[in-house]
Amino acid sequence: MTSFSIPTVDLSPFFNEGAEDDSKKEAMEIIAKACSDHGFFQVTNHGLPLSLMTRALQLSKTFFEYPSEEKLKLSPLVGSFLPAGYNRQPEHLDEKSEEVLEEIFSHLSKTGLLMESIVNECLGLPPNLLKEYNDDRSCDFVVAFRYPPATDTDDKGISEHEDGNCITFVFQDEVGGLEVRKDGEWFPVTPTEGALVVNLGDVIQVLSNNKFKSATHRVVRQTGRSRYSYGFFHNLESDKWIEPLSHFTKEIGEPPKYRGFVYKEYQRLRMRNKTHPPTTPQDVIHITHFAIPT
Ligand SMILES: O=C(O)CCC(=O)C(=O)O
Ligand SMILES: [Fe+2]
Repeated sequence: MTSFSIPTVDLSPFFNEGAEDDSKKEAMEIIAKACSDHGFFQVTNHGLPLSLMTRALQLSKTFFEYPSEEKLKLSPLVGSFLPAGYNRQPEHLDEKSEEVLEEIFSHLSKTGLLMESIVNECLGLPPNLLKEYNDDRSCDFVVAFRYPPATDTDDKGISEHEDGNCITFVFQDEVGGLEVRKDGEWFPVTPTEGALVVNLGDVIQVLSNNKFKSATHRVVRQTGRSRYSYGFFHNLESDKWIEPLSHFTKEIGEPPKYRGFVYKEYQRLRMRNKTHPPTTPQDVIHITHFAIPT
């Protein structure tokens, strides 16, 4: 098996007004290459304090270890946009966990905007184009994940997929199991304390007319231990129209690789994949559903 590690980029120059342009340029080159190769990289000094990441993972472990009957009392809110999960916590955890989630959200929504502006620049788009296009942060969300240990017959955590949103951040505990596909092979994303894994989603792939890739990834459950992780989804408002930007089509004489669609139509199809799983993997709806045949 070939070895490959996703690149790690230090974001501190972007938080430091006086930073040399060279250090930003170097970081952007690595990010641009990762985005056009496979859509996956890691960042450090990203604005989310290590102490908060550690606290959040610990809190998640405590919560998920509660007996199911406790957790089941806390059913999802009716009509909630998200498909499932525990929307509320046991009372004595409630305040603490809400506070931690809010803190994570507040840090990562800033990092999301920063990353969006970096992607904007890496794509060579006019300044703030993505920010102005995607100007509603109310659709962003955080999810806490728990993956039980693999059994003899089942090690599936999350099967192979691409994220539908714009940009995803993940931080994971030391157990491991997140894998990325590159050139048809699966590579582990080795846990690095304090690092945030970044992957691009389908929205960026469509807007950039495939210049940047929506990362194909999965989670394989490990033996002996549960794995905990958090995901932050820098998302897009459901009514937004998505189509390849003219910068990557008309202006450079390239045909669009996707037809335009309203984001909620894609969200509905993706939700259907979950609620009515197709019997064969080929029938699962991916972004290719909107691809224009060549
Ligand atoms: O838990 C992880 O590491 C990744 C989760 C993921 O890929 C997703 O929710 O889309
Ligand atoms: Fe994902």
